[in-house]
Amino acid sequence: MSRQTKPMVWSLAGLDNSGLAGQLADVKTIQALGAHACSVTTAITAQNSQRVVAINPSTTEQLESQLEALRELGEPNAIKVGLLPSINCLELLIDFLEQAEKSIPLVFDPVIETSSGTQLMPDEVIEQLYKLLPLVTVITPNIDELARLTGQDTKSIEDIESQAKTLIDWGVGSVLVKGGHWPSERASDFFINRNNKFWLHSDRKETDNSRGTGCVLSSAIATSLALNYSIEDAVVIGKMALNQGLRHSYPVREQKGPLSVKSWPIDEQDMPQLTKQYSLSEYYFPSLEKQILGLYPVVDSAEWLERLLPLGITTIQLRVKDLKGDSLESEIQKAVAISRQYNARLFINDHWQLAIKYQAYGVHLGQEDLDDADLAAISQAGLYLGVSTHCFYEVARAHAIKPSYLACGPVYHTDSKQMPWIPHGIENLNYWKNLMQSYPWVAIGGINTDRIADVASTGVSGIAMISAITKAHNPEQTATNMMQLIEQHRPRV
Ligand SMILES: Cc1ncc(COP(=O)(O)OP(=O)(O)O)c(N)n1
Ligand SMILES: Cc1nc(C(=O)O)sc1CCOP(=O)(O)O
Ligand SMILES: [Mg+2]
Repeated sequence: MSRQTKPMVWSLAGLDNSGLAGQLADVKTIQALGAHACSVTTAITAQNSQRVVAINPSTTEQLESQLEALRELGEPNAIKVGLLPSINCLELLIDFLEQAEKSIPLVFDPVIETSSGTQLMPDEVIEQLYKLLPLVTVITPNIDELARLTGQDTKSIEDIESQAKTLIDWGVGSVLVKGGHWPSERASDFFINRNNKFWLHSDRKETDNSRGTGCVLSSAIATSLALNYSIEDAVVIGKMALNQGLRHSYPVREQKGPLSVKSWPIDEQDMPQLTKQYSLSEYYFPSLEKQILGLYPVVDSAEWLERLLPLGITTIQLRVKDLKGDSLESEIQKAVAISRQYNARLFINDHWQLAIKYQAYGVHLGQEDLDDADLAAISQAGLYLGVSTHCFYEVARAHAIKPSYLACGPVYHTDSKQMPWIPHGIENLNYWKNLMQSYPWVAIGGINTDRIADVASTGVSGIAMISAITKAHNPEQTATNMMQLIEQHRPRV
């Protein structure tokens, strides 16, 4: 018997007895994503795909007893809140949250109306919602709900951004505005909190069976928070679960049916594209296709290229952090000349303008570098592009750019760069490589002679490292051994 404990997620929501939306959709989603679902049923709604027959709010006694029973099980790791059908229900929830021992991540899907137009949340509750907002980790209104909550018309992209900001000013932690009903080519959602704002874009899925989309999204976000993902990662995972659910949606008795989330995200087609502005620019970076990058030393001077390229290394990065002006430029110019002599792929780290000027093979950029880089200029100059990623948010951002390769790090602990990330290990490296299969992957962080066989066995295209080569007693011998180990252990296709 497995002793593994699963995080616990509560769905505090209305029961839709046709199983299309509401609490049943929440429970199925939470379970599919690997948490344990508990329920506090706020109302029993009698409905089917055509109409709402009745909404029966739970009594105060029914709500209190459900909360009491669950409280005895221990506080949840996250709560998804859906339909709040009465003031009593709202107040009991607020009391519970205020008395909780620790702050509980709370995702609020403010279901005001059904898609057929029946009002579910009474006006008096909507008017009192301001009391709940400061306790909300993330709220997920659609455009109509955003307009109703802020009391403003939502007519433009600027309106979406400014009204979402209003909710932040009212005390909500983060806002994700669902753009599913917005008349645009893609389904684009807007995220904002006090530190960040971005858009998540996905192609629209052709299906009539889209009942319960908001329930799936919000409960997937709650589950990701319960699994300790950051809020930015949780909304990306939520959108992936939604896209997967839409792909597996099905009709019920030939009528509009529900989404169906089967598992943790495992398919690249569900990954949204993340942009800082609403528009999604198309870039064309050259493809590495079947070229294997192999051992990929990351070095800080052109002199290292002179030492390493004669060994047969085909990919190398110049990562200069301590030079500026003429000395930086001349280092890059020298490195490009040496790489040409050996016909090697030279990526320049950070300094994309000089990489373009001297026509290096490619550029490597981290996520912060992406804020300032002119990607159109790099792409027009025909340079290859590699982008660092560490989490779902960063992979979704890189996916919007479609670089020539994605880097995954740190695979192991590294002393060469301070970062807030827990090392991925081989298991997560495999996950990323299998998830985003259309990209070549480069592994980086703490890789050395003892670990390189395990990394090579994952089938990544490139294996990047700094210290294992540059701090080795005999760098040339170490690099030669590592190239042999990669050759022995990489999977044959
Ligand atoms: C192959 C490879 N992967 C990751 C990095 C790190 O890039 P970045 O996040 O921009 O950090 P700095 O290297 O600039 O400190 C890399 N350079 N190469
Ligand atoms: C520069 C860098 N970027 C990383 C990332 O995870 O993005 S790890 C890293 C340092 C790699 O050095 P070493 O091989 O000495 O561990
Ligand atoms: Mg950088």
